[in-house]
Amino acid sequence: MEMLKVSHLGKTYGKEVMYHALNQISFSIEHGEFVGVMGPSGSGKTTLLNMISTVDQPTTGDILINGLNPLHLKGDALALFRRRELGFVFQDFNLLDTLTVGENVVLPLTLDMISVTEQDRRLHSIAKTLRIEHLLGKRTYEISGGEAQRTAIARAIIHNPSLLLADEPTGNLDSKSARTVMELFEKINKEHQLTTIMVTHDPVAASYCGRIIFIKDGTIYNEIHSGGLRQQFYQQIIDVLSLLGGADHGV
Ligand SMILES: Nc1ncnc2c1ncn2[C@@H]1O[C@H](COP(=O)(O)OP(=O)(O)OP(=O)(O)O)[C@@H](O)[C@H]1O
Repeated sequence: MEMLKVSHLGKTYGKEVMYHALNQISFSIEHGEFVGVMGPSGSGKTTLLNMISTVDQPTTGDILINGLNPLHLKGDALALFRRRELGFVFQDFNLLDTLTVGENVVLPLTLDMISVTEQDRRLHSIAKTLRIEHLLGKRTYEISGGEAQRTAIARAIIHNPSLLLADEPTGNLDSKSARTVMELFEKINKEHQLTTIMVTHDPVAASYCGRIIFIKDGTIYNEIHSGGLRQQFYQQIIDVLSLLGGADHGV
């Protein structure tokens, strides 16, 4: 089943001086896939993610998420679609430091008026998956970066979204925490069949994906699929990045 279809997507910034950040991008993602988006700095990765996440509107083209075109939704309907269908994970975690870890995780449910008993049930189940059960009563400034990102992932998926979007989720983590976070993304993707799209510069993080779409100058440059062996896929990713240029292989 097709979860995401992007057709002839284009984004032009500016009026007098126009900049074509995305040009005629088309691809599809099947339900349950884990797809990485890579490319040099300024190639249009975040712009693409912002279009898919409905944060910004494309200049041309269309997006279908789960058969629905979010670009046709307005106001409350769009806000509801975003809140119910999408989950977001950011580089800098975006947790609220006035709340505890547990309160941060259940935030999407409180907005949807889910009963406290059900919130508790889901919180403990998701906390177990993300291995943050022992942190639920702590404040966000009392936990490490890796723990903060695991909390952010729990918050992003507690409402069972159709699509999980992550922008450089390991960008602020040391390599050990980054691996733990990627193992959890992989586990959630496999066990919950949660379709995931992740923008990353990090070839190690990308090697956990099943497929990588490479972008250069706002167009699709290449696409590779994992054969199942992570080390081999890592090498394939490094090879494409070397041809693509502008990559940092420092992890
Ligand atoms: N609001 C904006 N107004 C004008 N130009 C923009 C805007 N947002 C992005 N751009 C330009 O569009 C291009 C693509 O930006 P984008 O942030 O999508 O790249 P990226 O691949 O995510 O880069 P990075 O890896 O450095 O985060 C860049 O040249 C950027 O300067």
